[in-house]
Amino acid sequence: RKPQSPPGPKPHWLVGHTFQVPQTKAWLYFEKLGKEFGPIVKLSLAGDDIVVLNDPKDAEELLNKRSSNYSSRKPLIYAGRYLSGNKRLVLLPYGPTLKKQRQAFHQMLQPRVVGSYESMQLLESSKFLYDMLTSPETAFLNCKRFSASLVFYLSYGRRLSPDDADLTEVLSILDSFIEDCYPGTHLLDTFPFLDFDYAWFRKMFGEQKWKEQAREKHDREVRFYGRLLGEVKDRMSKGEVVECFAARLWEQKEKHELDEESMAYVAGSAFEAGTGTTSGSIQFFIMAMILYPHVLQKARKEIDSIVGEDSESPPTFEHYDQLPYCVALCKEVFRWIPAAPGGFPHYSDEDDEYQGYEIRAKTMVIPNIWAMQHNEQVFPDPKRFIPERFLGVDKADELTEGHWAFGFGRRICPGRYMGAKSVWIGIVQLIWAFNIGPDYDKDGNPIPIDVDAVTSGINIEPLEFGMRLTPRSERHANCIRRMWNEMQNKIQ
Ligand code: HEM
Repeated sequence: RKPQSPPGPKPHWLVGHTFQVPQTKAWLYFEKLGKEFGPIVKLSLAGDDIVVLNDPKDAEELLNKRSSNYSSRKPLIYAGRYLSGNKRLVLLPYGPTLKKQRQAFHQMLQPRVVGSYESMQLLESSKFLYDMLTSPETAFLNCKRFSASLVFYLSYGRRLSPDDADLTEVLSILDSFIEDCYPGTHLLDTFPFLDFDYAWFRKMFGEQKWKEQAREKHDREVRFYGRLLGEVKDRMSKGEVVECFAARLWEQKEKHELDEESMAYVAGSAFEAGTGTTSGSIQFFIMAMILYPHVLQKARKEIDSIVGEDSESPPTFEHYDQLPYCVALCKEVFRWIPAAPGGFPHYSDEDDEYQGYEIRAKTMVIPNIWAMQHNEQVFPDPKRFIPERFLGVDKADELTEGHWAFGFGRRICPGRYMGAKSVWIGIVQLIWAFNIGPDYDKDGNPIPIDVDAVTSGINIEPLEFGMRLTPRSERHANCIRRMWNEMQNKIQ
């Protein structure tokens, strides 16, 4: 039989489903369609074919097993070509440039080497606890600072400047980049003919406004990431041993065949892709602990039984194997509200046929991670936070297994081993050190938390909610102060 188009809602004759797909939390709409039409759903957005995969089996077949066809990204004219100069890893089409950039990433972030970042993770985690102790009112920002510092250290081999200037700049670059990628933000991604370059047009009207703006943003990014990369080179040329991503890139410049602008973007990509996802996961963890206090108690009991109830220091990576419940808890954080719930759209290169369905070349294939991780058959009672579901199963001790929060196939998150360990160390140390509870209104009632109140974008974070983090005891508070003092002495 001739392959059929996958099912989906009736499109508008002119604009397809453009106005049916909501601008925010599209993953919930896609999940609903999955329940109505079956796990594979087809939509059309302003001329683009979109296939949504709501079942992990289909995602694994297409994005993992047939990855040679499903590992590209839709070319974005504004964000990809003009803003990123076709050098930003996350937007690169499948091909030699992507392979070179991913290879550089792999070298720095494969499981064999991520162990060497543990001391840096412990350093930043002790600062994180200290910030939560001394500035609990900025808890959200503390999470962000923790994750940004980690990836910054990994990329550039030094701590973020204490005045937060680099952090402010990267967060602003990131916010603007995410907005520029969002479907519908730039008309020319829907109507590519708007990207023209006629001398007569320029002469009469000047450069198109959007093009000028994209180039300005590009220059700002190249200046910022280029400066950070250049600083590492300077330190190396003074004979300093610098252990970081940027240093490896300088050492292996010829091998990776990357020009300096690409190197600046590669190191910057780690910073960009690793910050919001790691901090979002920790913020969702705090939310879960407020809503499910018995989970916090159970995890703390496990930790106390291993490090000792009167311990003067929190658990570290050496306790990992003895804390299976805390490992399961961390995996449940990745499953319960994944930091990138709608996945990152893959893009097909050639026509394909799957289960009697036709998937044409240049189709955006969206792995709906949210629906996969809220499938009742795989995860009963999916809305509830239940770490026990990850106990006693295959690969229970691996943080990145048993869920799909890190994506698929050849585009799977290259920072997943490090990112998962950062989240784990951050949360087990918080559990050890703090009581985590809701905030209260003036009448003494706990302020309810809305789990659905999240930011929109490719990766999400909860909107700020009230919380109270108080040290478990004066002993714990003293220990946090002492640890950060000791760490500071080590750095100096
Ligand atoms: C809890 C933390 C993290 C989560 C949940 C997460 C999740 C994801 C997801 C879902 C994708 C898209 C995969 C796909 O297209 O199928 C992705 C891509 C990516 N991630 Fe992560 N990530 C995390 C941390 C990190 C860290 C720490 C780094 C870097 C140090 C990083 C670097 C990247 C890069 C560069 C990409 C783009 C890969 C490509 O397009 O080929 N991520 N991540």
